[in-house]
Amino acid sequence: MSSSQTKRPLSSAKAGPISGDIRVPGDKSISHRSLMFGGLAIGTTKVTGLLEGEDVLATADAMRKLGATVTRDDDGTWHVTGVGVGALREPGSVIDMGNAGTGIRLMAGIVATHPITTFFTGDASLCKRPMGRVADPLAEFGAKFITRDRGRPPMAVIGTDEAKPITYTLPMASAQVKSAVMLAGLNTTGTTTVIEPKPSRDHTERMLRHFGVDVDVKVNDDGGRTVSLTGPAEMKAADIVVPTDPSSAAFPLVAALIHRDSNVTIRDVCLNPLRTGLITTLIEMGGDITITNEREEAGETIGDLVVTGKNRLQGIVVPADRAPSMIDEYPVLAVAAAYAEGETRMCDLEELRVKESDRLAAVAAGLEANGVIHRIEGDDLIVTGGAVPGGGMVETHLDHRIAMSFLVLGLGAEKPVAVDDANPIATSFPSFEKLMGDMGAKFALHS
Ligand SMILES: O=C(O)C1=C[C@@H](OP(=O)(O)O)[C@@H](O)[C@H](O)C1
Ligand SMILES: C=C(OP(=O)(O)O)C(=O)O
Repeated sequence: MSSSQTKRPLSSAKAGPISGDIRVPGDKSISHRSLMFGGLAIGTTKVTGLLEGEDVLATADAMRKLGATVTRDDDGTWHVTGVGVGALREPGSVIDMGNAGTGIRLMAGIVATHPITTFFTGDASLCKRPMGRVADPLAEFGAKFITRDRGRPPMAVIGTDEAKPITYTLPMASAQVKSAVMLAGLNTTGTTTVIEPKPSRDHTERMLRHFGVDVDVKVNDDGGRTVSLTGPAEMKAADIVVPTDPSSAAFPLVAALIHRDSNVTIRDVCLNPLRTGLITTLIEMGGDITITNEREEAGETIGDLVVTGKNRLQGIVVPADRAPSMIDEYPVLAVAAAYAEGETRMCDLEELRVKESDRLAAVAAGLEANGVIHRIEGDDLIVTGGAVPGGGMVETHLDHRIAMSFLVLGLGAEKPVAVDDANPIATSFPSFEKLMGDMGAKFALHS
């Protein structure tokens, strides 16, 4: 989103039950990858269910600037005609990735092993985020990076045409870093290997296979994974049906759990086991959530979520090793915890500090402003649940998940909860207000 856009303060007020049978928009991770991989493949890839949020639209523009043809039919079907691995053309202008960390980091991997120079920028949030985590391994392939402020965008990537394959052990659980390295490996002669000590979402591995790339995945003795592919790879166009986004489903899910008469069905949700940490956690907390209609589509597990608010949530300890499977869901889990009985401890949230905002600080500030008892111990967040006073104004810091989480908090609070800017919601869930409003949520522009 544009950082210069006027802020749009919005508040939410105590609502009755949340009820409906809904589809949230397409999965953001899968949407980004379908455009990138379609643009690298030979032939035309048809994508249905694409998330038409600002982050993904920035990726569509980026792939166009690199030579792919990306079009949209009136019915929302997208077509991507690729140029083939190795054949991207040098963009004639700066690529603006907006608010999208996934966009800029995966794109950096793709261009790093093409003999072109690419300039990336983004909004005020993206320009604070660390790129060294991708620049360091990509430099080992032979690419060069110019960044500002010790690794922040704007960032120039000077790609190499003599890429050397690497073996890289991830210093943190990150699907973005893993993917950037794998994507650089596509146009590198030889075998590129990524060792991840803790498994992170594997959409890249699954979708590369769908496009005909031989990706080898081994589960290591310590539970981590070793992922490798051999380049130069040839990718063949392959149609994609994007499942709906579990990270967006999280908001109606938690909203339903905080009112005892709520009853919501959320359709066609991506249930990749490396994305379902929040569902596991909410069920452990006593939430009445049932998965129905489970099936496989285009290499991903999909199903419907049926949730009611009949059970009061109970505080639990959320283990550190679950973090990668629910990394974007902690802000809204903190909201669920605010309504639970007792204490919820969320362990090892260090990675939250480098998202669209410092989410640990932003969540703590939002809870504080609304009278929710909480504390931070090291990288753990501990929330004590009960009645939520509300009445506070929450700073969103250009972070969609902070905005949506605190609007959900307001649905059960004694006094309305306001967020200073609802615009960032358009990055991942443009229909959030309408969809939640149709189910009974109460939002109002805040003056
Ligand atoms: O690969 C992806 O699509 C994503 C990976 C995660 O980031 P990290 O790799 O930084 O954990 C997640 O937070 C982001 O929303 C999407
Ligand atoms: C962290 C997120 O996205 P990204 O890193 O792509 O900006 C998110 O959507 O919560």
